[in-house]
Amino acid sequence: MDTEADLFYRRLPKVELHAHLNGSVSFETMEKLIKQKLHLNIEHSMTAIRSGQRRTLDECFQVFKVIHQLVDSEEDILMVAKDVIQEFAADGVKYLELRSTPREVTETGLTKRRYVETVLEAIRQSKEEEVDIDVRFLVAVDRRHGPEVAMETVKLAEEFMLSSDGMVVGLDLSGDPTVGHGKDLLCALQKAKNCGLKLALHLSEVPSQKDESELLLNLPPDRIGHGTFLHPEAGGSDSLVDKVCKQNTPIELCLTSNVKGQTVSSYNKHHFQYWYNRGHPCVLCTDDKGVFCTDLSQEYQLAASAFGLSQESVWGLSQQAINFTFAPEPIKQRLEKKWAELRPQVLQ
Ligand SMILES: CNc1ncnc2c1ncn2[C@@H]1O[C@H](COP(=O)(O)O)[C@@H](O)[C@H]1O
Repeated sequence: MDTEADLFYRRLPKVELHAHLNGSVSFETMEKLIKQKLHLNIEHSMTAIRSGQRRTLDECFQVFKVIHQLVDSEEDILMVAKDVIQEFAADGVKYLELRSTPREVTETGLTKRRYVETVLEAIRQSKEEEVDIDVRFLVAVDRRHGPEVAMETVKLAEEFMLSSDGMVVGLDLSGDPTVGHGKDLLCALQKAKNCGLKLALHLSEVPSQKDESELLLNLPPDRIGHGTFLHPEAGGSDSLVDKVCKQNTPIELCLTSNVKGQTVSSYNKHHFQYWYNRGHPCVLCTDDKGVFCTDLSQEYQLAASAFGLSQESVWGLSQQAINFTFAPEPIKQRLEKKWAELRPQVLQ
């Protein structure tokens, strides 16, 4: 049973800004997929990293390959996206920016365009079914696929930004950080920015990305994913920190993901503390709630316990995230109103 403290985090209205669709697939949804595709011989241990387990980042990326085998058709994507949206809503997330990499699968007839359309259909259906959450979509560029694919993806994202009634709001740059260099993707990212897509870029997720981060920070991005190795204590530099601070770029921080993926040695050594203590815009996120077996309530609870945050500070953290969304102003105002209404019930 949930304790009083657990209930506080679950009741806390939350904003999720860094959630990869295929990394967010829950145990229950995975069960359905595994049963439908028994011939693949996939077990749960291959799609999730349980409590107490650790993997290298490289092993995490192997997990995504397994999940992609299970999620390979329009029907799968529709089910996965609807389930993920429903689960975030059940966890008290009021606004969600989901991100995913459009994929084509010849065997099932899936195209990148249908991929995006299907995610948007899932968002639409969830809205029709009155799931209590506002969902937007970021089209993801997998750095592994190089500059040409990146440019194609930007064009697709732009098209949907113009035709999706505000559902597609931006572009994510993600994928294995040890593969490729951001300089090759600069042109595509610049184009995305010029056409009005907001940029959420994974930066300095591993120590070797210092030069890349210097370069990509000049765009500048609208939000930073992870930023684990930006600050000098982690092997980054003052110049990187100066840029991030001058631009006041919010950082999406994913504690469990970083600890389980072993880029951070323990919760209380997480760089959340560095940025939070500076008063820098920080937002707690799940990254891949399915793969890392977490949810956003748990991430808030872990941060509060590792860094001694009061319930009032936790409330402040969740509320300030509204400002870092890529949502238009009226949506932000609606969220502010919701937070004000819920405050007396949550902070007793
Ligand atoms: C752990 N830290 C991470 N760092 C970088 N990229 C990550 C990631 N976690 C997930 N992804 C990116 O998201 C894809 C899975 O979701 P989608 O198929 O796009 O929905 C992965 O293949 C990778 O490109």
